[in-house]
Amino acid sequence: MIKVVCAILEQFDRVLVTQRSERMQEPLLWEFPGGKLEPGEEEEECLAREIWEELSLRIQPILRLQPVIYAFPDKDIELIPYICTYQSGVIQLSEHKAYQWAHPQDLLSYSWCPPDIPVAKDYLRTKGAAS
Ligand SMILES: Nc1nc2c([nH]c(=O)n2[C@@H]2O[C@H](COP(=O)(O)OP(=O)(O)OP(=O)(O)O)[C@@H](O)[C@H]2O)c(=O)[nH]1
Repeated sequence: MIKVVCAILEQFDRVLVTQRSERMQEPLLWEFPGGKLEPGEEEEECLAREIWEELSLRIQPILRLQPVIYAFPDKDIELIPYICTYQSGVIQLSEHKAYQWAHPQDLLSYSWCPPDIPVAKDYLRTKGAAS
């Protein structure tokens, strides 16, 4: 099982979503940015590292949501989402093709990596319950 940590980064009532590039696995699908947990690494530490490497942003993980287990044809992943807040930096894409600051009401209309669909739904439920 590959553990992947992803950031649901909130700013100004929007959420950052990123599109995987042609060269990545699951090309051109949308995801919450993040990456694989390295041996000995804490989840929050992994997330901060990945978001810095991929986007040049500093973020603060604030709430862990329900992980999602998904079986791709060639691998099983556990996708572990964290709601995060923005700290500093200007987005520079080093791996992704594109990014958007999505309105929550538009989140379910993206062409997501499959495991991200239940993550997006759980996020919307969590926010609905909080307001
Ligand atoms: N980062 C990220 N990966 C996801 C998400 N959803 C999802 O299915 N994945 C899958 O999880 C795996 C994570 O790989 P990655 O390429 O993003 O991670 P990484 O940067 O650490 O990988 P690498 O160092 O091997 O290139 C990919 O197969 C990716 O398609 C998501 O929301 N965020």
